[in-house]
Amino acid sequence: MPPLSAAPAFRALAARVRPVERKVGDAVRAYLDTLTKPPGSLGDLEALAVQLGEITGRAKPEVSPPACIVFAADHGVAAEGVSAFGQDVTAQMVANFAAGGAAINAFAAQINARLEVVNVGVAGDVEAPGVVNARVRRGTASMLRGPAMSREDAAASLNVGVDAAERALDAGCRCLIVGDMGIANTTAASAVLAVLSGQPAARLVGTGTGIDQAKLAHKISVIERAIEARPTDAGSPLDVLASVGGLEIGAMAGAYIAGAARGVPCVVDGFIATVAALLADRLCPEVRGYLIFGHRSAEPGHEVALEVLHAEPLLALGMRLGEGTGAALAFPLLKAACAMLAEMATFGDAGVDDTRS
Ligand SMILES: O=C(O)c1ccc[n+]([C@@H]2O[C@H](COP(=O)([O-])O)[C@@H](O)[C@H]2O)c1
Ligand SMILES: Cc1cc2nc[nH]c2cc1C
Repeated sequence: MPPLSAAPAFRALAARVRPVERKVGDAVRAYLDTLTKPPGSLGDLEALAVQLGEITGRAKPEVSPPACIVFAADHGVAAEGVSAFGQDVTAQMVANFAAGGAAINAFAAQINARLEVVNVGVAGDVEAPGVVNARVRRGTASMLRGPAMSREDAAASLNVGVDAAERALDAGCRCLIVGDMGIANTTAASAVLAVLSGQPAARLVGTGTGIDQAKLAHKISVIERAIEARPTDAGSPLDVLASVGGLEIGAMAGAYIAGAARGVPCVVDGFIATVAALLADRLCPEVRGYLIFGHRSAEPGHEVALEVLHAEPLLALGMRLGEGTGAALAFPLLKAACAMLAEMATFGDAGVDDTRS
């Protein structure tokens, strides 16, 4: 069965993702060496400028205004006692996002981002004005008892992400910052990563919101038993998402693919976001060139997911919050890379000797 047979429209979108423009990247690289600085002296910011050139196809890329999109959903596996918090916190935090009180509200405001919160699968009732209701179902089922969701629901979650990304891009946003909120989603993300990477759960699983060592051992065992009970073909990402994944994980993957299809940079947040990025990469490998990794999460599986994607994040702040916060904090570096290309003088312009010649 082809991986996306449940979603022909989505497959058409994925087929529209073009390889990033390496030639524009080469031109940016050459131009950087004409600017008034020793060659390479702006370090990783130079590599970032090259990547932004490749993604946007422009020698003078622009990334403002950015969009922050937070996808919220619940996980049936929360009932197995794998998180430090109860499932109700997902709906409560959605209300907090709507009221402007969460970390992502503060960080999105700092970068003048368009912030949208999307309910893709919160279990409880969400009474929060401004939250987009795109609920596919009220949370997933516990992966320990059966598949987390059907293939159709998994495909629907991808489409929720596509629609949200397209709303942001239609509103004029030039960069996507995608985040997650979902109690127990480190369990789902670890399980997806275990299947996709072939690594043992014990190497990937961490304490998430802050569980103790006994709960950590139980969390590992839950994931191992779920994977053992339902062996899933790692070559079929939609099946992996349906078997052990989550609705917000699917939505994030869909958003990355939609962003790539429209030629905009997508800034990836922490562990859950990177697992969603890996799913997007497996669904549509051209997406990888459009992904910029914002920060290194404290969750141990993040390291593995980054290795698999050959990714090096911009920041390492020991954060493990989610919501898109690490990606939002990295955004000013994208702006700085653009400003470097747009505003710096060349050796010729400024009359500074280029002693290399
Ligand atoms: O993004 C990360 O790296 C990250 C690491 C640990 C926890 N989180 C957030 O914490 C919640 C999941 O943690 P848990 O312990 O309930 O699985 C969920 O709302 C995530 O956004 C996020
Ligand atoms: C309070 C709280 C806020 C969060 N934001 C993202 N995940 C979260 C988990 C908890 C528990």
